[in-house]
Amino acid sequence: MLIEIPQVLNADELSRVRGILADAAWADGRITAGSQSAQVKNNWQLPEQSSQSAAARVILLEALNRNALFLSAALPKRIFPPLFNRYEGEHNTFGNHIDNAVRHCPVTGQRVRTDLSATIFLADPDNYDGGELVIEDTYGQHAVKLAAGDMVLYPGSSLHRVEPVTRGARVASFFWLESMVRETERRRLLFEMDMAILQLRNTGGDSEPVVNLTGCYHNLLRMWAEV
Ligand SMILES: O=C(O)CCC(=O)C(=O)O
Ligand SMILES: [Fe+2]
Repeated sequence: MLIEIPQVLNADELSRVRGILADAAWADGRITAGSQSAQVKNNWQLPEQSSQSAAARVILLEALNRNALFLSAALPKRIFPPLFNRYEGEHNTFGNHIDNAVRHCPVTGQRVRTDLSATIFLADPDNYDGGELVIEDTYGQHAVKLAAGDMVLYPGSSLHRVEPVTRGARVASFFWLESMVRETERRRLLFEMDMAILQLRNTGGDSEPVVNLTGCYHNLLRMWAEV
């Protein structure tokens, strides 16, 4: 399931992140690629240990941790510290690949199983051409190009690519996360149930059936969650 989450970053956070990245020294994106994806990866990336990465990451993680839609859709257990990339000029594309299943996090020393992949768009889509994130799932291909501050979340098992940027620069943050609920279908069911309960609560308040349904949500989560 592909989920778009609008305005993960507010205007102030977006401008702070952009300010930090404006002075950054970008490196060849192949620094974090496996041998197979290195053959199709042709972008810029911020070294993960750089002070700019660390400063921008804090802003993103704070925004993610207060976003109810993100928390419900992802049910995060471990979030890999967000990375930053840039597609511009001759380094402007990333061909078809599937992300590595397990990533070692140098900051925490932990391993993260990449149940979900995420991109937070940081550049205004009017300022660049191309750069769609094309994600394949069982229903076909989806081209995603979102407003600055918006995010897309998709299963880590998906084949995906970034189309060549032919004008301007596409800047984004990308990361992976391990979910408390490993199976995509279970996670999707829980998300849909949570959203339906929210709608019922907003329209009719906490009636007895709504309380019971909320109990079912938590009991399913209790059955499936690995914490
Ligand atoms: O730039 C993006 O939106 C995705 C980057 C990506 O797929 C990756 O680094 O593995
Ligand atoms: Fe990827």
